[in-house]
Amino acid sequence: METPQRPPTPILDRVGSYRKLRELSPSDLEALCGELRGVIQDVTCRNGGHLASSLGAVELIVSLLRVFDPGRDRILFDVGHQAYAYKLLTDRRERFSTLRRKGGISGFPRRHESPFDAFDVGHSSTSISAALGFAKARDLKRERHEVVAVIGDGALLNGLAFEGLNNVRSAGSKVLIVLNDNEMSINTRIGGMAEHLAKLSVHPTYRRFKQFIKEQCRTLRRGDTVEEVLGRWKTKLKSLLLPPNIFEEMDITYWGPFDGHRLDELEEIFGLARDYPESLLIHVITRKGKGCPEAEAQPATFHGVGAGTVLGAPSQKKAPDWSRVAARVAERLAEEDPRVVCCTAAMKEGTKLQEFSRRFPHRFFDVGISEGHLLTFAAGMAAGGLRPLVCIYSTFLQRAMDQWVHDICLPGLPVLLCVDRAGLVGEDGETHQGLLDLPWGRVIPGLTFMAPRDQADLEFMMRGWLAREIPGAIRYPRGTVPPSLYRNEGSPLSGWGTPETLHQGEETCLVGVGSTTKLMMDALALSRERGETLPTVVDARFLKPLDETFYRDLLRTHRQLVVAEEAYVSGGFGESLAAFAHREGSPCLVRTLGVGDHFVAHASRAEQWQEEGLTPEHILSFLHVWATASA
Ligand SMILES: Cc1ncc(C[n+]2csc(CCOP(=O)(O)OP(=O)(O)O)c2C)c(N)n1
Ligand SMILES: CC(=O)[C@@H](O)[C@H](O)COP(=O)(O)O
Ligand SMILES: [Mg+2]
Repeated sequence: METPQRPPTPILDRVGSYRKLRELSPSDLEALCGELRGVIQDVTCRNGGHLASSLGAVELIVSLLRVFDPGRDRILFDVGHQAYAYKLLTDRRERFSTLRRKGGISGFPRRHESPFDAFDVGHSSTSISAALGFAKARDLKRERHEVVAVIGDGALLNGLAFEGLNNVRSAGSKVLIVLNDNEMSINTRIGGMAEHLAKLSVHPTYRRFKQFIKEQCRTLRRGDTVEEVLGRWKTKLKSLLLPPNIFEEMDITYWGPFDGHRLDELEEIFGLARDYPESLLIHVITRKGKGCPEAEAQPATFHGVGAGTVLGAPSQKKAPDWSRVAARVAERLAEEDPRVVCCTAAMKEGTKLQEFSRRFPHRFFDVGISEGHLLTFAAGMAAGGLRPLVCIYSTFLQRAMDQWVHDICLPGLPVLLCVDRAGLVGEDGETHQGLLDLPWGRVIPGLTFMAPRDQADLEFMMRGWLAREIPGAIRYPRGTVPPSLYRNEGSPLSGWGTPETLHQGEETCLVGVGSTTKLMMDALALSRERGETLPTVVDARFLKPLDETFYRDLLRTHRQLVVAEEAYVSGGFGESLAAFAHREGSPCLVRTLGVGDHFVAHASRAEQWQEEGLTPEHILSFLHVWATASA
């Protein structure tokens, strides 16, 4: 196949970075935006990444960089998946082709990557709180610079963003909140606030308001006090009989809506905002995927693209992945049991629930980016007699720990968490790794926590949960799932709550946890190839509660257990076995392989497994350490 040509970038070559943006004519600026889009599209399709959101924010970023100085002012992107143009214009152009690759630049803003990245992001809705923090630090240190939070309409609907908004007036430190409204989260945004934004977007009175903003800013420069200007502001608002506006009601001055693709309009408004003495929310309307016909037509599909995407090419048929299989089982359960409902927090595409939502529109709930609400909502439904399945990424479940403990497990409610992307996630990197659900979930009383190795066990576990009145969680990783792994045709699955012995060996027992079961079997194959004493291999299946009878026997019959898990070792399943061995007074050594005490940067999932020592060779080296120690 021919390698696509790199798009030409004469103006970007000439300006190099944000520093010379102010020298460009309006027509050159327009052309620059086209060039930035070309590079973003080219690299994102090659490496994978967040295409549609980044394409939609190009003019917004160019205008911000013409008005604000990113070396002095602080520009904070919410989620950070829309900031590719910012990376290109803040001294990362040369490295941009390494986006999301091992050792390359991150797909999200990172403080250690660039002094222009004010705040680390990846999870949504942090920008307003962080901006208020920066502004407070500035004021206490008597510094002078602007703090700008750029937040999407999807991220704004989250509780954390509301907590930030609620604090704007009382914090008393100026922040500028730029609301980048493209009427989309990953999918169509939903909810009451979404409706409200839609009303504000089309209200012509607010558009006419721009002239008034300009006049007010001019009088302010002539020396009127802030109080005088704000007084006139409120009087004018009343006289305009504007529709209700939640931001104004919260005492945050609202400007907008503005066309987020008109450079002149954006630059003028940002200039006025910079000189304005108070906090502001500036509402700009953009189009997700702008400039790329495929992404404009299907913004949800092109929110994130995989490496090697060819725009316009028919989509390849892929092997079934864990999300798709869990969603299909959920459909079968919903067909059989009217109490079964399914919910997600803005991740319908990622968790492959499109078909469920189409088939059971009244039993499917997407609550938007609100993980805390999602779990308590599910708890309420369970208490009310339904059987909710919550499909949630491990990394975003971090947002809802208290709800998991306090609202689901404490009252013992029958909610099943389908914990997707549990483990190393690859190119999204540190912020998105699913490494904490296991150590955190393992210590919650009352929870039944499971990790299947194949489709057959996933379905068995989902069905088993439904047959019982218990809080449950099933963790599975990113990627494809085999229909059946290490099973003899026709033989029944292992029972509820019990581990499964896949090979009876001696001295050492390798214990796999879901995704690492195959790794343990690969280690067995390698040790057979090497002619070594063969270990036992066990698939743990149930992480909690522990099948004490089974593990007591395992400890009695082996000298060493080696556990591998796709999670932090600290606090993980291996540690629960080690603690059990200790309680039992067993001399059997328990060692764990998994992720060490560090954040795991972006790279492919395979590279991350390698880096963390999740390889058959490394596992066998553990066996040798023991053999040497006991010789
Ligand atoms: C806490 C959290 N939940 C879910 C996500 C996944 N996610 C990333 S971007 C996104 C949509 C954000 O919508 P918006 O803020 O409007 O940005 P847009 O992509 O439309 O530019 C979602 C749900 C996340 N990053 N963080
Ligand atoms: C920015 C963000 O949080 C999501 O878009 C995330 O990157 C999706 O990850 P998957 O590609 O695993 O669905
Ligand atoms: Mg949006």
